[in-house]
Amino acid sequence: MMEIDGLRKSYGAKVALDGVTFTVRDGEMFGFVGANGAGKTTTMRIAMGVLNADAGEVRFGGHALAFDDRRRFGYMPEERGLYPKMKIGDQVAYFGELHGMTPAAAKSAAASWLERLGLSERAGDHVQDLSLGNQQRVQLAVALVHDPEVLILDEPFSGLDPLAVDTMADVLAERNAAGVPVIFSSHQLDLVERICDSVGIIAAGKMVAVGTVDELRRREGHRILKVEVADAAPGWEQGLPGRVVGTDDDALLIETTDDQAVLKAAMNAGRVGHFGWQEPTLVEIFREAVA
Ligand SMILES: Nc1ncnc2c1ncn2[C@@H]1O[C@H](COP(=O)(O)OP(=O)(O)OP(=O)(O)O)[C@@H](O)[C@H]1O
Repeated sequence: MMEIDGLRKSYGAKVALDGVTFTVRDGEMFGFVGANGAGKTTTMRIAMGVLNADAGEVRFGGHALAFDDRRRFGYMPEERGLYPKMKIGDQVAYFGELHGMTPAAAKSAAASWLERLGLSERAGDHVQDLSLGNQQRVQLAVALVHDPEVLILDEPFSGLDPLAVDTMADVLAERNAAGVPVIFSSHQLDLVERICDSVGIIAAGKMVAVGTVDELRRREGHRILKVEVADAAPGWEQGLPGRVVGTDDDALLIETTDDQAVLKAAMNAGRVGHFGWQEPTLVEIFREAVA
């Protein structure tokens, strides 16, 4: 389990983190989202131990993060960190050795990850000769080669084509199923909603929401009903306790807290073809949380 507890960090006068707290359990996929400059990279660098916090603590398995823990973490930094002129097979194996693997074990793990990520035929190519998406796959192989106990990935999905996104998501889910906590940042909220167990939303250095997507949905203040009434006279919705915020095909989207009053009015107006709460998407939850 990774515990991020009360992190504070300033760069000169700029406050980047202002008390960031969240927990990622073993086998949990945690999506870390926030606007540009909200503090995701700073948090992940501190969690990885490559940047010191001004205050607060990161705990791993119940103890304060120690230097040695970093060897058991897999990290994909935002700025990436590959050697452009090194062959990718050698490079992945080299990073395995840096994490304490024997040369033979590192070579074998590198070959198997390159195979898994569809890059085995490119093992002899230099990083600089690969497309950006393939470089990103190599970066993932580097993060995974030493069979890490934690994965911390800064925007691992950015710039990937849909098939590469699926491969990346499958690999992360496999590691998750093996009990590895995975923390990744992303601006692709539909993807985060689809694959994450829980989500943390950060705005201006503060966590403004943390929980499962369902928990965040329940917490959301404005609830929208989708109501379709066949053959209703125009204007039937006037005088309802709530506000019409849009339409969806023939249905009205009504923001309200009194679903029973809306249901009664709808039944009086005609045949109710559809009546139910509209589930907000993560994009809507995000907009609400950072507003
Ligand atoms: N080395 C630095 N020196 C000064 N300010 C910095 C430095 N690194 C980050 N910042 C500032 O700290 C804040 C948080 O930045 P950070 O990179 O953590 O955000 P982010 O959420 O990862 O953004 P993005 O989504 O754009 O990657 C921003 O205002 C940024 O400008």
